[in-house]
Amino acid sequence: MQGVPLNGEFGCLIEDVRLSDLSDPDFRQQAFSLWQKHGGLLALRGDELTGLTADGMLNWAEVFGAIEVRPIAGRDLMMVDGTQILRIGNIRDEQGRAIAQQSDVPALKNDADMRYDTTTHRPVWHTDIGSATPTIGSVLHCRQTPPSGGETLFADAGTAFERLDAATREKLLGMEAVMSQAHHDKKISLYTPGYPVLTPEERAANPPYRQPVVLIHPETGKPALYGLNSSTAALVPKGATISQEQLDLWDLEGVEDESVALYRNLLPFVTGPEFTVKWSWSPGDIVVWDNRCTLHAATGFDSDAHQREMWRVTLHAMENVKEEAA
Ligand SMILES: O=C(O)CCC(=O)C(=O)O
Ligand SMILES: [Fe+2]
Repeated sequence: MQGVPLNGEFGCLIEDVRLSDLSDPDFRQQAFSLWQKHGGLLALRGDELTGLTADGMLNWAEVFGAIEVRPIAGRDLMMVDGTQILRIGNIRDEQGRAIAQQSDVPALKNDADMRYDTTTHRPVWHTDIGSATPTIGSVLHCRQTPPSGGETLFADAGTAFERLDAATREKLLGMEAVMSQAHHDKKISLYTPGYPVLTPEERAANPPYRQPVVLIHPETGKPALYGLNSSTAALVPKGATISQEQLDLWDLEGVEDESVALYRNLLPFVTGPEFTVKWSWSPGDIVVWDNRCTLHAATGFDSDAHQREMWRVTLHAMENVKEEAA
């Protein structure tokens, strides 16, 4: 099976996929290999894929890892037919209730805006974490898409790490990222009026957690610039402490230290054109990404004029995060 490369070695598209391919063992195995070989980004396209069912999608997602079964609090209406498929988008039911999760991110004006901007904190480049345990990845399937906007951006955190100079690589191997849900929310709230920032109680219940800045992929053995995304509150030497005050202020209020400088250099680097793919959706498309070696970001669209509906399956939390280079 031959895929169409999306940006050099990063990302691979399989075209003319039929629904029956998705349950074919050979196809599944080859798709998995292409996914791994191309930096953890695989897209499938084919006319028949608009007919994908919830069961079909769950069955396909199992190629890449076990499916996350934790219920998501308060999202019952947003799950497809009581399954573990989360609806994303701006759609509503007959009673006008939101039945999909929607975040207000700006539309991309031009491709140069894919690169992380350290002033606006856009786009919101992230991995789907949610807790101290990173997830393997996610599977996203397009049901409806606006005529423009609503793309998803992907960055190759593995190759980006490889391209850093040896001294920087060495330094990063000795560091860890302090991350917090509060930090991610605070960044989004900068441009989403009314975005629910965590209450002091919720904050206390979701304390900052630590991840290696460089994650060694447990299956490919390849290191990736992992601890670097919208939840990152600070980069510190492994085991170093960080004060609550520093956590609160970092990056957003003009603090300047070495850790800030690293973050400000690295995230725009990883999200530059050399390492990124912009996926413009067609109905039926399925994209699978690996959270351990890619970053991604959603872009906005005219949500007053158009509808977007995506289905997402989250793959199970990974185990045994290795912190040292093999
Ligand atoms: O809607 C999208 O384009 C991506 C949303 C996202 O970040 C996710 O599903 O994890
Ligand atoms: Fe995401």
